[in-house]
Amino acid sequence: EQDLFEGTCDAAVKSCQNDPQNHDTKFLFYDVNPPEGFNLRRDVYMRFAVMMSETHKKGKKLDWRLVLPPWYRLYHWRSQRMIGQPLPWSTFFDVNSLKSFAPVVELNEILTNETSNTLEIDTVYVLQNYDDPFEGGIFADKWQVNKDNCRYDGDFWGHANVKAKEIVCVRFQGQISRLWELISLHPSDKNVMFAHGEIALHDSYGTKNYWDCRKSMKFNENLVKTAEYYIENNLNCTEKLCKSYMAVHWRRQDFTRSRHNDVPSLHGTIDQIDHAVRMHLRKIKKIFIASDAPTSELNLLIHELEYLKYEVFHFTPSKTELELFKDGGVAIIDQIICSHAAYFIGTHESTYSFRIQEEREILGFDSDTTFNRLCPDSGVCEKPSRWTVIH
Ligand SMILES: C[C@@H]1O[C@H](OP(=O)(O)OP(=O)(O)OC[C@H]2O[C@@H](n3cnc4c(=O)[nH]c(N)nc43)[C@H](O)[C@@H]2O)[C@@H](O)[C@H](O)[C@@H]1O
Repeated sequence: EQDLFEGTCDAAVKSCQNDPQNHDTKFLFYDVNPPEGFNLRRDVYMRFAVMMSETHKKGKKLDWRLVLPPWYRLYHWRSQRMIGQPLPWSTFFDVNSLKSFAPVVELNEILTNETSNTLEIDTVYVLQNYDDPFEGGIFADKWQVNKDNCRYDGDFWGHANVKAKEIVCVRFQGQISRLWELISLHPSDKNVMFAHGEIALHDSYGTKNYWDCRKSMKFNENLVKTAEYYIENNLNCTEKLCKSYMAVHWRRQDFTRSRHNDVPSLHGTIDQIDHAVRMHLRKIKKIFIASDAPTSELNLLIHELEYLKYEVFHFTPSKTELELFKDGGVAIIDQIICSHAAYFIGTHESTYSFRIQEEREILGFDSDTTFNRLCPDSGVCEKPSRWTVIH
Protein backbone atom coordinates (compact mmCIF):
# COMPACT_ATOMS: atom_id res chain seq x y z
CA GLU A 1 0.00 0.00 0.00
CA GLN A 2 1.24 3.43 -0.91
CA ASP A 3 2.44 5.40 2.09
CA LEU A 4 0.48 8.60 1.95
CA PHE A 5 2.32 9.83 5.01
CA GLU A 6 5.78 10.08 3.58
CA GLY A 7 5.74 13.85 3.89
CA THR A 8 5.10 13.85 7.62
CA CYS A 9 7.20 10.88 8.72
CA ASP A 10 10.89 10.30 9.07
CA ALA A 11 11.58 7.73 6.36
CA ALA A 12 14.09 6.07 8.68
CA VAL A 13 11.29 5.19 11.09
CA LYS A 14 10.22 1.73 10.01
CA SER A 15 6.78 1.91 11.61
CA CYS A 16 5.94 4.91 9.50
CA GLN A 17 5.30 2.82 6.42
CA ASN A 18 1.54 2.71 7.02
CA ASP A 19 1.63 -1.03 6.70
CA PRO A 20 -1.01 -2.80 8.80
CA GLN A 21 1.15 -5.95 8.77
CA ASN A 22 4.11 -4.24 10.35
CA HIS A 23 4.44 -5.78 13.82
CA ASP A 24 5.44 -2.48 15.39
CA THR A 25 2.19 -0.85 14.31
CA LYS A 26 -0.30 -0.04 17.07
CA PHE A 27 -4.00 0.46 16.48
CA LEU A 28 -6.42 2.94 17.98
CA PHE A 29 -10.05 1.84 17.74
CA TYR A 30 -13.12 3.78 18.77
CA ASP A 31 -16.85 3.43 19.01
CA VAL A 32 -19.72 5.92 19.39
CA ASN A 33 -22.84 5.88 21.59
CA PRO A 34 -25.07 3.32 19.77
CA PRO A 35 -28.16 5.56 19.10
CA GLU A 36 -26.14 8.36 17.47
CA GLY A 37 -26.67 9.00 13.77
CA PHE A 38 -24.35 9.02 10.79
CA ASN A 39 -23.52 12.73 10.73
CA LEU A 40 -22.59 13.08 14.39
CA ARG A 41 -20.36 10.04 13.86
CA ARG A 42 -18.63 11.91 11.04
CA ASP A 43 -17.83 14.69 13.50
CA VAL A 44 -16.45 12.19 16.04
CA TYR A 45 -14.24 10.74 13.28
CA MET A 46 -12.83 14.22 12.66
CA ARG A 47 -11.89 14.60 16.34
CA PHE A 48 -9.85 11.37 16.21
CA ALA A 49 -8.41 12.04 12.75
CA VAL A 50 -7.25 15.55 13.72
CA MET A 51 -5.72 14.15 16.94
CA MET A 52 -3.79 11.56 14.90
CA SER A 53 -2.72 14.02 12.22
CA GLU A 54 -1.49 16.57 14.77
CA THR A 55 0.64 14.07 16.67
CA HIS A 56 2.02 12.75 13.37
CA LYS A 57 2.86 16.27 12.23
CA LYS A 58 4.87 16.75 15.41
CA GLY A 59 6.77 13.56 14.49
CA LYS A 60 5.27 11.73 17.48
CA LYS A 61 3.41 8.43 17.81
CA LEU A 62 4.22 7.55 14.23
CA ASP A 63 3.53 3.87 14.86
CA TRP A 64 -0.18 4.46 15.57
CA ARG A 65 -3.01 3.93 13.09
CA LEU A 66 -6.64 4.95 13.55
CA VAL A 67 -9.08 2.14 12.72
CA LEU A 68 -12.23 3.29 10.92
CA PRO A 69 -15.16 1.84 12.89
CA PRO A 70 -17.49 -0.07 10.53
CA TRP A 71 -21.04 1.24 10.08
CA TYR A 72 -23.48 -1.14 11.66
CA ARG A 73 -27.26 -1.11 12.22
CA LEU A 74 -27.65 2.63 12.58
CA TYR A 75 -30.90 3.63 14.28
CA HIS A 76 -32.06 5.76 11.33
CA TRP A 77 -31.38 3.18 8.62
CA ARG A 78 -34.86 1.82 8.30
CA SER A 79 -34.51 -0.45 5.27
CA GLN A 80 -31.68 -2.60 6.59
CA ARG A 81 -31.38 -1.84 10.28
CA MET A 82 -32.15 -5.37 11.43
CA ILE A 83 -30.43 -7.38 8.73
CA GLY A 84 -27.47 -5.13 8.02
CA GLN A 85 -23.88 -6.30 7.80
CA PRO A 86 -21.07 -4.10 9.13
CA LEU A 87 -20.12 -1.77 6.29
CA PRO A 88 -16.59 -0.48 5.69
CA TRP A 89 -16.01 3.25 5.25
CA SER A 90 -15.30 2.74 1.54
CA THR A 91 -19.07 2.16 1.10
CA PHE A 92 -19.56 5.87 1.72
CA PHE A 93 -16.19 7.61 1.52
CA ASP A 94 -13.06 7.78 -0.60
CA VAL A 95 -10.74 6.06 1.89
CA ASN A 96 -7.58 7.07 0.00
CA SER A 97 -8.62 10.67 0.47
CA LEU A 98 -9.08 10.04 4.23
CA LYS A 99 -5.61 8.48 4.27
CA SER A 100 -4.15 11.59 2.68
CA PHE A 101 -5.04 13.45 5.90
CA ALA A 102 -4.56 10.94 8.71
CA PRO A 103 -3.07 7.45 9.18
CA VAL A 104 -6.34 5.51 9.01
CA VAL A 105 -7.07 1.87 8.16
CA GLU A 106 -10.29 -0.05 7.63
CA LEU A 107 -11.03 -2.76 10.21
CA ASN A 108 -11.19 -5.38 7.45
CA GLU A 109 -7.62 -4.47 6.38
CA ILE A 110 -6.49 -5.58 9.84
CA LEU A 111 -8.80 -8.57 10.23
CA THR A 112 -7.67 -10.16 6.98
CA ASN A 113 -4.11 -9.92 8.25
CA GLU A 114 -4.88 -11.79 11.46
CA THR A 115 -4.27 -15.48 10.84
CA SER A 116 -6.90 -16.55 13.35
CA ASN A 117 -9.26 -13.84 12.07
CA THR A 118 -9.88 -12.93 15.71
CA LEU A 119 -8.80 -9.61 17.04
CA GLU A 120 -8.00 -8.98 20.69
CA ILE A 121 -8.18 -5.44 21.98
CA ASP A 122 -5.74 -5.06 24.86
CA THR A 123 -7.67 -2.34 26.67
CA VAL A 124 -11.11 -0.87 26.00
CA TYR A 125 -11.46 2.47 27.76
CA VAL A 126 -15.17 3.19 28.24
CA LEU A 127 -15.46 6.97 28.45
CA GLN A 128 -18.12 8.36 30.77
CA ASN A 129 -19.35 11.89 31.44
CA TYR A 130 -18.80 13.53 34.80
CA ASP A 131 -22.02 13.97 36.79
CA ASP A 132 -21.35 17.70 37.12
CA PRO A 133 -19.28 19.08 34.22
CA PHE A 134 -19.08 22.49 35.91
CA GLU A 135 -17.83 21.37 39.31
CA GLY A 136 -16.84 24.43 41.36
CA GLY A 137 -18.30 26.66 38.61
CA ILE A 138 -15.65 25.87 35.98
CA PHE A 139 -15.41 23.45 33.07
CA ALA A 140 -11.93 21.94 33.41
CA ASP A 141 -10.22 19.23 31.33
CA LYS A 142 -9.84 16.15 33.53
CA TRP A 143 -10.16 12.38 33.72
CA GLN A 144 -10.42 9.77 36.44
CA VAL A 145 -10.59 5.96 36.37
CA ASN A 146 -14.00 4.84 37.67
CA LYS A 147 -14.23 1.31 39.05
CA ASP A 148 -18.00 1.30 39.75
CA ASN A 149 -20.29 -0.80 37.51
CA CYS A 150 -17.84 -0.81 34.65
CA ARG A 151 -19.00 -2.43 31.39
CA TYR A 152 -18.85 -1.90 27.61
CA ASP A 153 -22.34 -1.45 26.12
CA GLY A 154 -21.38 -1.77 22.43
CA ASP A 155 -20.99 -4.75 20.11
CA PHE A 156 -17.61 -4.11 18.41
CA TRP A 157 -19.40 -2.83 15.27
CA GLY A 158 -21.15 -6.15 14.71
CA HIS A 159 -17.89 -8.14 14.57
CA ALA A 160 -18.30 -11.24 16.78
CA ASN A 161 -14.60 -12.06 16.35
CA VAL A 162 -13.36 -8.95 18.15
CA LYS A 163 -12.76 -9.40 21.89
CA ALA A 164 -11.46 -7.25 24.76
CA LYS A 165 -8.82 -8.39 27.25
CA GLU A 166 -9.46 -5.59 29.73
CA ILE A 167 -12.19 -2.99 30.19
CA VAL A 168 -11.44 0.22 32.08
CA CYS A 169 -14.09 2.89 32.71
CA VAL A 170 -12.91 6.48 32.80
CA ARG A 171 -14.76 9.67 33.59
CA PHE A 172 -13.47 12.02 30.93
CA GLN A 173 -13.93 15.66 30.14
CA GLY A 174 -12.00 17.78 27.67
CA GLN A 175 -9.89 17.73 24.55
CA ILE A 176 -9.38 14.50 22.72
CA SER A 177 -5.56 14.59 22.66
CA ARG A 178 -5.66 13.93 26.42
CA LEU A 179 -6.62 10.37 25.49
CA TRP A 180 -2.87 9.80 24.93
CA GLU A 181 -2.52 10.12 28.71
CA LEU A 182 -4.89 7.15 29.10
CA ILE A 183 -3.02 5.18 26.46
CA SER A 184 0.22 5.71 28.37
CA LEU A 185 -1.30 3.87 31.37
CA HIS A 186 -0.57 0.61 29.51
CA PRO A 187 2.45 1.39 27.33
CA SER A 188 2.80 -2.15 25.97
CA ASP A 189 -0.74 -2.22 24.53
CA LYS A 190 -0.85 -2.76 20.78
CA ASN A 191 -4.63 -2.47 20.30
CA VAL A 192 -6.42 0.22 22.30
CA MET A 193 -10.05 1.21 22.00
CA PHE A 194 -12.20 4.09 23.23
CA ALA A 195 -15.90 3.41 23.61
CA HIS A 196 -18.18 6.49 23.67
CA GLY A 197 -15.62 8.42 21.64
CA GLU A 198 -18.18 11.24 21.32
CA ILE A 199 -17.41 12.28 24.91
CA ALA A 200 -13.96 13.60 23.94
CA LEU A 201 -14.04 17.11 22.46
CA HIS A 202 -12.33 18.59 19.39
CA ASP A 203 -8.73 19.74 19.86
CA SER A 204 -9.05 22.47 17.27
CA TYR A 205 -12.60 23.08 16.08
CA GLY A 206 -12.81 25.37 13.04
CA THR A 207 -9.05 25.71 12.46
CA LYS A 208 -7.31 25.18 9.10
CA ASN A 209 -6.38 21.63 10.11
CA TYR A 210 -10.01 20.96 11.02
CA TRP A 211 -11.08 22.12 7.55
CA ASP A 212 -8.29 20.14 5.86
CA CYS A 213 -9.65 17.07 7.60
CA ARG A 214 -13.20 17.99 6.58
CA LYS A 215 -12.11 18.47 2.95
CA SER A 216 -10.48 15.05 2.93
CA MET A 217 -13.86 13.45 3.72
CA LYS A 218 -14.68 13.00 0.05
CA PHE A 219 -17.57 10.68 -0.74
CA ASN A 220 -17.41 7.37 -2.57
CA GLU A 221 -17.13 8.04 -6.29
CA ASN A 222 -20.33 6.14 -7.23
CA LEU A 223 -22.39 8.26 -4.85
CA VAL A 224 -20.92 11.45 -6.32
CA LYS A 225 -21.56 10.29 -9.88
CA THR A 226 -25.15 9.30 -9.10
CA ALA A 227 -25.85 12.68 -7.49
CA GLU A 228 -24.22 14.56 -10.39
CA TYR A 229 -26.22 12.56 -12.93
CA TYR A 230 -29.42 13.41 -11.05
CA ILE A 231 -28.53 17.11 -10.89
CA GLU A 232 -27.69 17.26 -14.58
CA ASN A 233 -30.76 15.38 -15.77
CA ASN A 234 -33.42 16.67 -13.39
CA LEU A 235 -32.15 20.01 -12.20
CA ASN A 236 -30.46 21.14 -15.44
CA CYS A 237 -27.07 21.98 -14.01
CA THR A 238 -23.57 20.84 -14.90
CA GLU A 239 -21.76 23.49 -12.85
CA LYS A 240 -20.31 23.22 -9.35
CA LEU A 241 -22.46 26.12 -8.13
CA CYS A 242 -25.92 25.63 -9.63
CA LYS A 243 -28.26 28.53 -10.29
CA SER A 244 -31.24 26.43 -11.32
CA TYR A 245 -32.67 25.14 -8.04
CA MET A 246 -33.14 25.70 -4.35
CA ALA A 247 -32.73 22.85 -1.82
CA VAL A 248 -34.37 22.21 1.53
CA HIS A 249 -33.42 19.67 4.19
CA TRP A 250 -36.73 18.87 5.88
CA ARG A 251 -35.83 16.76 8.94
CA ARG A 252 -38.92 15.06 10.39
CA GLN A 253 -39.35 11.77 12.30
CA ASP A 254 -37.84 12.14 15.81
CA PHE A 255 -37.38 15.92 15.29
CA THR A 256 -41.15 16.49 15.03
CA ARG A 257 -41.53 14.72 18.38
CA SER A 258 -38.54 15.74 20.45
CA ARG A 259 -37.83 19.14 18.88
CA HIS A 260 -41.30 20.37 17.95
CA ASN A 261 -40.50 23.87 19.28
CA ASP A 262 -37.72 24.21 16.68
CA VAL A 263 -39.32 22.81 13.52
CA PRO A 264 -42.31 24.04 11.46
CA SER A 265 -45.57 22.31 10.58
CA LEU A 266 -46.17 21.17 7.02
CA HIS A 267 -47.95 24.43 6.14
CA GLY A 268 -45.32 26.50 7.94
CA THR A 269 -42.69 24.74 5.78
CA ILE A 270 -44.54 25.55 2.56
CA ASP A 271 -44.94 29.23 3.53
CA GLN A 272 -41.22 29.53 4.32
CA ILE A 273 -40.08 27.88 1.10
CA ASP A 274 -42.38 30.11 -0.95
CA HIS A 275 -41.24 33.21 0.98
CA ALA A 276 -37.54 32.36 0.45
CA VAL A 277 -38.01 31.99 -3.30
CA ARG A 278 -39.88 35.29 -3.51
CA MET A 279 -37.20 37.08 -1.45
CA HIS A 280 -34.02 35.62 -2.92
CA LEU A 281 -34.59 33.54 -6.03
CA ARG A 282 -37.34 35.11 -8.08
CA LYS A 283 -36.46 33.22 -11.25
CA ILE A 284 -36.22 29.79 -9.64
CA LYS A 285 -39.03 27.30 -10.04
CA LYS A 286 -37.23 24.06 -9.16
CA ILE A 287 -37.13 22.94 -5.55
CA PHE A 288 -35.25 19.88 -4.32
CA ILE A 289 -36.45 18.34 -1.06
CA ALA A 290 -34.19 16.09 1.02
CA SER A 291 -36.12 14.51 3.84
CA ASP A 292 -36.53 11.57 6.18
CA ALA A 293 -40.29 12.25 6.30
CA PRO A 294 -42.70 9.33 5.86
CA THR A 295 -43.84 9.05 2.22
CA SER A 296 -47.39 10.25 2.97
CA GLU A 297 -46.15 13.45 4.66
CA LEU A 298 -43.56 14.10 1.96
CA ASN A 299 -46.17 13.62 -0.80
CA LEU A 300 -48.42 16.19 0.87
CA LEU A 301 -45.56 18.73 0.92
CA ILE A 302 -44.72 18.04 -2.73
CA HIS A 303 -48.38 18.27 -3.76
CA GLU A 304 -48.90 21.61 -1.99
CA LEU A 305 -45.73 23.10 -3.48
CA GLU A 306 -46.76 21.92 -6.94
CA TYR A 307 -50.08 23.65 -6.38
CA LEU A 308 -48.05 26.86 -5.96
CA LYS A 309 -46.54 26.14 -9.41
CA TYR A 310 -43.15 24.90 -8.25
CA GLU A 311 -41.42 21.94 -9.89
CA VAL A 312 -40.55 19.74 -6.94
CA PHE A 313 -37.82 17.07 -6.92
CA HIS A 314 -37.00 14.31 -4.47
CA PHE A 315 -34.38 11.60 -5.03
CA THR A 316 -36.07 8.18 -4.90
CA PRO A 317 -33.56 5.35 -5.39
CA SER A 318 -34.39 2.39 -7.58
CA LYS A 319 -34.39 -1.02 -5.84
CA THR A 320 -30.92 -1.71 -7.26
CA GLU A 321 -29.61 1.70 -6.13
CA LEU A 322 -30.96 1.12 -2.61
CA GLU A 323 -29.33 -2.32 -2.45
CA LEU A 324 -26.06 -0.90 -3.70
CA PHE A 325 -25.88 2.37 -1.80
CA LYS A 326 -27.96 1.43 1.30
CA ASP A 327 -29.89 4.05 3.32
CA GLY A 328 -26.58 5.69 4.25
CA GLY A 329 -25.58 6.19 0.61
CA VAL A 330 -29.00 7.53 -0.38
CA ALA A 331 -28.78 10.06 2.46
CA ILE A 332 -25.36 11.14 1.10
CA ILE A 333 -26.76 11.52 -2.44
CA ASP A 334 -29.45 13.83 -0.99
CA GLN A 335 -26.72 15.80 0.81
CA ILE A 336 -24.63 16.18 -2.35
CA ILE A 337 -27.64 17.46 -4.30
CA CYS A 338 -28.37 20.00 -1.52
CA SER A 339 -24.71 21.07 -1.53
CA HIS A 340 -24.81 22.30 -5.12
CA ALA A 341 -28.09 24.25 -4.91
CA ALA A 342 -28.28 28.02 -5.48
CA TYR A 343 -29.78 28.41 -2.01
CA PHE A 344 -30.08 26.01 0.91
CA ILE A 345 -32.46 25.93 3.85
CA GLY A 346 -31.68 23.40 6.58
CA THR A 347 -33.23 22.12 9.79
CA HIS A 348 -32.22 23.67 13.11
CA GLU A 349 -29.45 21.74 14.89
CA SER A 350 -29.52 18.77 12.56
CA THR A 351 -25.99 17.44 12.04
CA TYR A 352 -27.23 16.27 8.62
CA SER A 353 -27.84 19.95 7.69
CA PHE A 354 -24.52 21.00 9.28
CA ARG A 355 -22.57 18.66 7.01
CA ILE A 356 -24.33 20.16 3.95
CA GLN A 357 -23.42 23.66 5.14
CA GLU A 358 -19.75 22.62 5.46
CA GLU A 359 -19.79 21.12 1.98
CA ARG A 360 -21.19 24.36 0.56
CA GLU A 361 -18.48 26.35 2.34
CA ILE A 362 -15.86 24.07 0.77
CA LEU A 363 -17.48 24.47 -2.68
CA GLY A 364 -17.26 28.26 -2.26
CA PHE A 365 -20.88 29.37 -2.11
CA ASP A 366 -21.68 32.75 -0.58
CA SER A 367 -22.42 31.97 3.09
CA ASP A 368 -25.69 33.95 2.87
CA THR A 369 -27.05 31.22 0.59
CA THR A 370 -26.07 28.49 3.05
CA PHE A 371 -26.76 29.39 6.69
CA ASN A 372 -30.54 29.42 6.54
CA ARG A 373 -32.98 27.33 8.49
CA LEU A 374 -36.63 26.43 8.69
CA CYS A 375 -38.23 28.29 11.61
CA PRO A 376 -40.97 27.03 13.92
CA ASP A 377 -44.49 28.34 13.24
CA SER A 378 -44.16 30.55 16.36
CA GLY A 379 -41.66 32.66 14.37
CA VAL A 380 -39.15 32.65 17.27
CA CYS A 381 -36.06 31.81 15.26
CA GLU A 382 -32.36 32.63 15.44
CA LYS A 383 -30.20 32.39 12.33
CA PRO A 384 -27.82 29.38 12.31
CA SER A 385 -24.24 29.97 13.53
CA ARG A 386 -21.85 30.50 10.63
CA TRP A 387 -18.90 28.12 10.61
CA THR A 388 -17.04 29.47 7.63
CA VAL A 389 -14.24 27.66 5.84
CA ILE A 390 -10.54 28.40 6.49
CA HIS A 391 -8.26 27.50 3.57
C1 LIG B 1 -32.10 14.23 17.79
C2 LIG B 1 -30.82 13.64 17.23
O1 LIG B 1 -30.79 13.85 15.83
C3 LIG B 1 -29.67 13.39 15.16
O2 LIG B 1 -29.97 13.48 13.78
P1 LIG B 1 -29.38 14.55 12.79
O3 LIG B 1 -28.47 15.43 13.57
O4 LIG B 1 -30.46 15.22 12.00
O5 LIG B 1 -28.59 13.72 11.66
P2 LIG B 1 -27.97 12.27 11.66
O6 LIG B 1 -27.14 12.08 12.84
O7 LIG B 1 -27.31 12.01 10.39
O8 LIG B 1 -29.22 11.29 11.75
C4 LIG B 1 -30.33 11.39 10.91
C5 LIG B 1 -30.38 10.25 9.89
O9 LIG B 1 -31.71 10.24 9.32
C6 LIG B 1 -31.64 10.05 7.92
N1 LIG B 1 -31.99 11.33 7.26
C7 LIG B 1 -32.21 12.54 7.83
N2 LIG B 1 -32.51 13.45 6.88
C8 LIG B 1 -32.50 12.82 5.69
C9 LIG B 1 -32.71 13.24 4.34
O10 LIG B 1 -32.98 14.39 4.05
N3 LIG B 1 -32.58 12.29 3.37
C10 LIG B 1 -32.25 10.99 3.66
N4 LIG B 1 -32.13 10.14 2.64
N5 LIG B 1 -32.04 10.56 4.93
C11 LIG B 1 -32.16 11.47 5.93
C12 LIG B 1 -30.18 9.70 7.60
O11 LIG B 1 -30.01 8.31 7.72
C13 LIG B 1 -29.43 10.43 8.71
O12 LIG B 1 -28.14 9.94 8.91
C14 LIG B 1 -29.39 11.95 15.47
O13 LIG B 1 -28.09 11.61 15.08
C15 LIG B 1 -29.44 11.63 16.93
O14 LIG B 1 -29.40 10.24 17.09
C16 LIG B 1 -30.70 12.17 17.55
O15 LIG B 1 -31.81 11.44 17.03
